[in-house]
Amino acid sequence: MKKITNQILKKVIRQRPADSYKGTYGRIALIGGSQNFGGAIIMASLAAVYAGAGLVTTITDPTNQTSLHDWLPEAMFVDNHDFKTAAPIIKGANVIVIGPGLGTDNLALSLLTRTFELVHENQTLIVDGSALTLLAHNHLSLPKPSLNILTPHQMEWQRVSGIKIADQTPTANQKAATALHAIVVIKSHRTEVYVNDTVYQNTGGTPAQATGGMGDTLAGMIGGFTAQFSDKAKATLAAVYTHSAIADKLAKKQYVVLPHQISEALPKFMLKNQAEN
Ligand SMILES: NC(=O)C1=CN([C@@H]2O[C@H](COP(=O)(O)OP(=O)(O)OC[C@H]3O[C@@H](n4cnc5c(N)ncnc54)[C@H](OP(=O)(O)O)[C@@H]3O)[C@@H](O)[C@H]2O)[C@@H](O)CC1
Ligand SMILES: Nc1ncnc2c1ncn2[C@@H]1O[C@H](COP(=O)(O)OP(=O)(O)O)[C@@H](O)[C@H]1O
Ligand SMILES: [Mg+2]
Repeated sequence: MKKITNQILKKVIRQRPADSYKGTYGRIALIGGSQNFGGAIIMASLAAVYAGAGLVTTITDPTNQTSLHDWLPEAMFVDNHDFKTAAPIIKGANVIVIGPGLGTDNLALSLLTRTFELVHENQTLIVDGSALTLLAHNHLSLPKPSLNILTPHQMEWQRVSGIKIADQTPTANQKAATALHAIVVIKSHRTEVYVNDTVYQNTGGTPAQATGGMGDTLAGMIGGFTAQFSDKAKATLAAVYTHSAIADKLAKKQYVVLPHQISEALPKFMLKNQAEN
């Protein structure tokens, strides 16, 4: 098992070239946020924008539009009932994040299956939250052309892999991750990332992070990092490390760390830890 340390940051976060523009840093579509779980997709979208994604569109229930724009005027909005408008956004994205607050009703299942049908090569698909539960309960297959990144907590991983939490050893997890042909980020107090034959373990993280929305934020960050940085596996490792490193720093001065505070700290953290050209 390899450790994820601060060494990953400068391998991934680069100084921005002067002649770049928003298109250089990727288009992300984030799909989720039912009427009850709007906060989840707002937190994921916030993380994607603050991590530096060039263009972000949030496909969500219309009841979330005002709150989304209150938090994040940078994000574009598409009504999740209007798949005719959503489809070209999904097809045109470099990265798709699906699942934070998506819920598990029929509309959620339809959004998931139609998104799986649309995704193509050169896209990164991040499957989180309710999308993992739907994937497991409906025995769906992951799309083949895209690079797929799964971000389950331990119960979601139990649902997807069939491995009970007590039996989630690196050997068992690796076998299941390999069978899925996906990068798998198994979240816990010491998150593990499964990439091909290698298991990585994060070295940071604090119980001050144990707040609803913390994983939604990580999903958006992985989206923002993979949209901008070319090595998608390393970008995932850097996002996992950054998420906990910011939390550890904030936790020195506060008892709990709120998910949106991690997002708000991202621009300064990334500037401080970038590799200079
Ligand atoms: N503000 C918002 O809009 C928010 C919206 N959210 C959205 O809600 C949706 C549902 O996601 P979810 O994770 O809340 O529920 P679910 O998938 O049923 O898992 C919980 C079950 O698993 C168990 N469990 C065991 N180990 C565990 C572990 N390590 N980590 C976590 N759970 C663990 C746990 O056991 P228990 O705590 O009961 O002992 C319980 O039985 C999803 O779309 C998400 O994005 C949330 O992000 C919150 C903020
Ligand atoms: N005790 C802890 N130590 C370190 N990290 C934690 C701890 N508790 C939770 N986290 C982190 O918080 C996130 C929780 O993700 P998840 O359960 O999907 O939250 P949500 O769905 O509510 O956004 C993960 O990144 C996990 O690593
Ligand atoms: Mg979650």
